[in-house]
Amino acid sequence: MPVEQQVVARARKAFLTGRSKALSYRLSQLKGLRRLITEKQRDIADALRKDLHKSENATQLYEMIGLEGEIDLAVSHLSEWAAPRPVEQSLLTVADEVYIQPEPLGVVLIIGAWNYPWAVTVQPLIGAIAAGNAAVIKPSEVSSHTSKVMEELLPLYLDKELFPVVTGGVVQTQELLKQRFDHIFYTGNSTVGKVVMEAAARHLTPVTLELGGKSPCYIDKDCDLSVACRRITWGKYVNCGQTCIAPDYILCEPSIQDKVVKEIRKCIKEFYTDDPKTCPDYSRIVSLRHFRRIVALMEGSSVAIGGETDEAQCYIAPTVLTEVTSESKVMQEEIFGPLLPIIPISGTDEAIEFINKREKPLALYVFSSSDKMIKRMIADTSSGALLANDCLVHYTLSDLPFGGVGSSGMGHYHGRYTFDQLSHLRSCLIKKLRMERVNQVRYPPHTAQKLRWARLFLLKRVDVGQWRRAAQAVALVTLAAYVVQVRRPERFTSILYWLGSLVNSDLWSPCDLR
Ligand SMILES: NC(=O)c1ccc[n+]([C@@H]2O[C@H](COP(=O)([O-])OP(=O)(O)OC[C@H]3O[C@@H](n4cnc5c(N)ncnc54)[C@H](O)[C@@H]3O)[C@@H](O)[C@H]2O)c1
Ligand SMILES: CCCCCCCCCC=O
Repeated sequence: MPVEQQVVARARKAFLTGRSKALSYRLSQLKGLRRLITEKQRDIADALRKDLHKSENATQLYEMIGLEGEIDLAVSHLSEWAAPRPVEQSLLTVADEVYIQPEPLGVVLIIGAWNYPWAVTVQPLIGAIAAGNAAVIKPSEVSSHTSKVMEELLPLYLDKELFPVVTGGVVQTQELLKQRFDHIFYTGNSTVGKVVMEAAARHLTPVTLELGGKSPCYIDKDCDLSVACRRITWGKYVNCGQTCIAPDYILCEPSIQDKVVKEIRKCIKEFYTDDPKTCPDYSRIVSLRHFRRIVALMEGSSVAIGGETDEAQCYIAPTVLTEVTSESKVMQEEIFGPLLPIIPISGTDEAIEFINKREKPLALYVFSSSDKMIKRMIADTSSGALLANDCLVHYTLSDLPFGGVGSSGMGHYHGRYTFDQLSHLRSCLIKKLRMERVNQVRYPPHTAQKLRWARLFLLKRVDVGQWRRAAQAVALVTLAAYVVQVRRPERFTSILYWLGSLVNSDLWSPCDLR
């Protein structure tokens, strides 16, 4: 039996013991993960330096702080997320208990990418643990040092039967994909995304696909260009452009292009010095294959800034390309590297048309001082996320669902969204066997009169929680009135009057049968 099959079988067996379901167990695993991040910072940072030339501070800023925040959020909200969720009811079910019970899906497969390997592999894991699942973790073989560190460290802090790590490349991933999972959470490119989805279909396994694509960045001429270019320079060149939500290309009017180039040049110097190659904050391309792919994308465009390369170090300087058209090589695929093409357009209308002609992006960036223009972009385009006047930071908010649409992916995560994505939201309705007369309206023989009642019973929506609160309030006031009647009978009439006004208040409107 292949080792991957054995690992999955062990994870399922461990899941079936039921131990991952107890909230106390989930919390202990989440706290273990939190300890790993704190205690093994050095090993994590060393591996990422070897994989991508990331500095220790960058590793903290771009990967670890986010994970800490997500773990803390899950720990503090777990009992609320996992609790039954009451719902609005109809009159037909008003006497029943009706709620949504989140339950674990089972065994989840998490396939990570290499560019922010801890963030994109461990963040789904946090949700998988919080939701009570087992998870098989497959880090990317491309960030090989990090993959090794994950393989060594995760079992020291987590239940190794429930959360095993499988390392290896395409062969191992494909063997894993033959197994039956209850959910597959994949982060990576869309070509492999299709392979994953096809494999999942064989078992009818649901998938979350966190993919990429070309995220446009429109700069309106009505905006503070120096601030805009600073934020764009940061968003583009961090991690050497190897960021799923990096602005892929700029759209702007020809009248502001020179100023944009000038401002970006200034910011590159400010962030990475005159010689980015020697700057500890400037990363490297992850592999020779990607290096050659990115270098080839420059062909046919003019280099306005940068363009220097060093194959021995997989170094590509922060680069801006001009004289770029839709047909240019650099516009045929996601760049995922430090090249920033500028495409001239005549204004907002053309920018919207340009964006809408292409696949729906993971992120869409708009820089403008006009709220109206920003709202128009939101209304007239579609993307996984839209961020106005900044880059990347939407990723840091756990309350915003993170994910793509169309070819940039399906499903979303972060914060409670990860918990819900990796849970089954089970509908529960618990009736008593009494009050059978109410049900006559739905039993044959069907008559016009029954239909009239059915209409009322089915269509009248009732917030049972509100009813309960109102009933509690009435009970409290009644008790108070009773006490007052005994002790201060002269105030009894005014309390009764107040009680009456409460009963006639809006609280009762949802169930008003008139
Ligand atoms: N949406 C997001 O959150 C997000 C985050 C990071 C990266 N990305 C996207 O990921 C892409 C870059 O990552 P990548 O795809 O180069 O990463 P990658 O090459 O590491 O592949 C991702 C995973 O797929 C597996 N894999 C690769 N080829 C396979 C095959 N033929 N069959 C089965 N499994 C296979 C790998 O083992 C790896 O674990 C970019 O498009 C980027 O935008 C998206
Ligand atoms: C402080 C800003 C953090 C941004 C992190 C971006 C991570 C993107 C993951 C996908 O590639």
